Amino acid sequence: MRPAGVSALLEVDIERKAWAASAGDRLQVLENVRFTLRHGEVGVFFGPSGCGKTTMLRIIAGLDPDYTGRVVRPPHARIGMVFQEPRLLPWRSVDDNVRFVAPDITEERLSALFAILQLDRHRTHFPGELSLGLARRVAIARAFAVEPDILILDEPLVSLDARLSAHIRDELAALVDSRPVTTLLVTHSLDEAVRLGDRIFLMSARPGRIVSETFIPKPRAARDASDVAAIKRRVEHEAERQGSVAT
Ligand SMILES: Nc1ncnc2c1ncn2[C@@H]1O[C@H](COP(=O)(O)OP(=O)(O)OP(=O)(O)O)[C@@H](O)[C@H]1O
Repeated sequence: MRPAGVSALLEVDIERKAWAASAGDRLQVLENVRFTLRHGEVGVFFGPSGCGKTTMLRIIAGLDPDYTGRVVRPPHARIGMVFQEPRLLPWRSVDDNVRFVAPDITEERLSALFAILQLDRHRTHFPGELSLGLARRVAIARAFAVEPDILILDEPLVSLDARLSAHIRDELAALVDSRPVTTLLVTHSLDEAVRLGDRIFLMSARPGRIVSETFIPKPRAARDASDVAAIKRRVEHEAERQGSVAT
């Protein structure tokens, strides 16, 4: 287990990120995005469409080095990612999609993952045979299979119906609580944010920056409906105050 201390922190300080736009212009996307997550904390990012959330996640994952600032990940951190599109290998079964990224995974651990995500009956199926909800679960299984130190979830429940998304949200909470992993979650659902997050970061319109941070001290599993409603009101109030509308 990683000892507590500075090395377990994820420290993000993105001073500037711009994309090349048409006619040689630069589109300023992120500005002074600064935050820290401790080992095992779930940070949720909530902000208007186009404010740079996916761009930020890609920088934090190390997929985009073209920015000004610095991201300090725990040394040798393994990263698991789930995108809006499940991005499975179509010619491999569910089982093999997961084994492909985690060849050393034990059968016991794989079975446990599939059990939590209710994929047991689908292990031999191919991605083309899966509904979007099932494909998302496989993508989540794959991200957890690598035993990540940092888990990056970019709207993993978007465009699922409310019941299914609530179900997978609870599965995600169970996975995160079964093995602490520093998690960054982007969502447009405030409900998802307050049920899953330890810290909720509100972002401004582009260029995205963090305008407020709400810490939720009560553990996820202990939050009841009235806690969730109260935290939602707090975040909504803060969003109104900051003029940050997450749509
Ligand atoms: N590869 C790229 N080249 C040029 N511009 C880009 C590129 N990727 C993203 N952008 C632009 O950067 C801005 C931020 O995009 P990004 O996807 O990071 O926002 P987002 O907050 O994740 O949006 P959403 O909530 O709608 O998913 C958008 O205006 C987008 O068009």
